Amino acid sequence: MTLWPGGPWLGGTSLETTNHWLSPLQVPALGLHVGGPAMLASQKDFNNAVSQVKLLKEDPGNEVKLKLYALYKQATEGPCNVPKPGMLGFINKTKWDAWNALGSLSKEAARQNYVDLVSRLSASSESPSPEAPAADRKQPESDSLVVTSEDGITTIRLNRPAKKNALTTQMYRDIIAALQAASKDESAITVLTGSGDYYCSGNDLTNFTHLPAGGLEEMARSAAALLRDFVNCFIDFPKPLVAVVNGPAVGISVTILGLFDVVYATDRASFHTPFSHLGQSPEGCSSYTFPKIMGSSKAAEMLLFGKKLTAQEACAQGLVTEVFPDGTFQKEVWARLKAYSKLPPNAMRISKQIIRNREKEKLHAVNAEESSVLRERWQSDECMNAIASFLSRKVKL
Ligand SMILES: CCCCCCCCCCC/C=C/C(=O)SCCNC(=O)CCNC(=O)[C@H](O)C(C)(C)COP(=O)(O)OP(=O)(O)OC[C@H]1O[C@@H](n2cnc3c(N)ncnc32)[C@H](O)[C@@H]1OP(=O)(O)O
Repeated sequence: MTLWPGGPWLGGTSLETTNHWLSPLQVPALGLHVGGPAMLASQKDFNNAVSQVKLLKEDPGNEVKLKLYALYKQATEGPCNVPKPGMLGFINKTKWDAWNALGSLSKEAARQNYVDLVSRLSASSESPSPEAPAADRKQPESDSLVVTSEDGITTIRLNRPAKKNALTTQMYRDIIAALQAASKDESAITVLTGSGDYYCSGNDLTNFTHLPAGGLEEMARSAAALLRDFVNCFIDFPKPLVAVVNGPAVGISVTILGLFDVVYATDRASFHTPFSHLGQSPEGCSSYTFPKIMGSSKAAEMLLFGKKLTAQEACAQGLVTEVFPDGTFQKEVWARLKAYSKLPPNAMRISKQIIRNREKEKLHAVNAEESSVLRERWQSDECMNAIASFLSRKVKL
């Protein structure tokens, strides 16, 4: 059975509009133009903006695409005039909600807002990416990632606690940018951690509901390319990289731990890689690093059977460096990291190079292979059905 063309996925419904897809979002954040007609864009400006969207060099992310979708519908059809989709059509419901949230905004004002938004997107996709020092650091596109630098430590914090810090497409991109900036900034150490009770629940499974114009094959291709770039940044990261695992970790947030230099975990953390349950296969170089770290049979139990490890078990297997009582976790770990960050940074970089460099070529090859296998997996019925089950709330890990 193939779920993509129907059911909860985008495509093949009356709400579909080419190039305007979705993601949950609060449209009031739009800052909509409701001003007088003298300022408003012409139909020609609007048509140009519609063409311009297709030429954007960078994917603007799902939230922006949803804004574009809603404004496009409002500009071309006026206020939302179709029945609200049922609960199962959650993607169409999200789109419907965004359109409906525009209320009675006039077609002309929607047209203007669309043109303004496209013009901002075009400007930002054309500006060169700054190689900024820490103080001028380009902030992530989304609030779901917070990057700070203090006491010689750059901290990249996953900040989506209501969704257990699940990684959206934009967050992958923002983490790539944050790692690239951190590799050049003044800090000695870089830390990845999470906000709230979870470290990270892995890939946001709704990432796979955003079918682009090229369909499932194109979605799998672009997801594999993003995954490969994302993991490459961890392989190549030149400074000490520390994971401060503040709670349970799932999926890709676990697999990439093999590419960190040090992993500190609260005793509340757990480590879960349920790839078979999801019809998927390992990534983050874990098919190579896990057997090396813990031996092939322990790795197989995690990666094939999805065995969840406690923090203590993960420490005993060598995946975690040290476990701390939850009550003192933050205090103890940050005190330790502050002390380490005072060590000579060049010595730490060079030592890391010696430890890691001879493995790099191998890790890049493993990453390429894992990404390409996943590209196929994401198009399989096993995977689609597993994701659909989670999204329809039938299954939780
Ligand atoms: C086209 C481009 C696409 C690009 C994509 C890039 C691709 C790279 C992908 C690399 C491969 C990665 C693989 C993985 O990471 S596999 C692991 C995936 N993760 C999961 O399967 C976890 C799913 N979540 C759960 O099972 C439970 O939520 C969990 C056990 C984590 C927590 O349960 P709990 O009961 O404590 O909390 P809730 O379920 O109520 O969660 C709160 C809300 O958060 C939402 N949530 C949590 N995790 C995810 C997730 N991974 N994806 C989406 N949403 C998630 C959950 O639905 C709740 O939302 P609501 O409050 O709205 O109900």
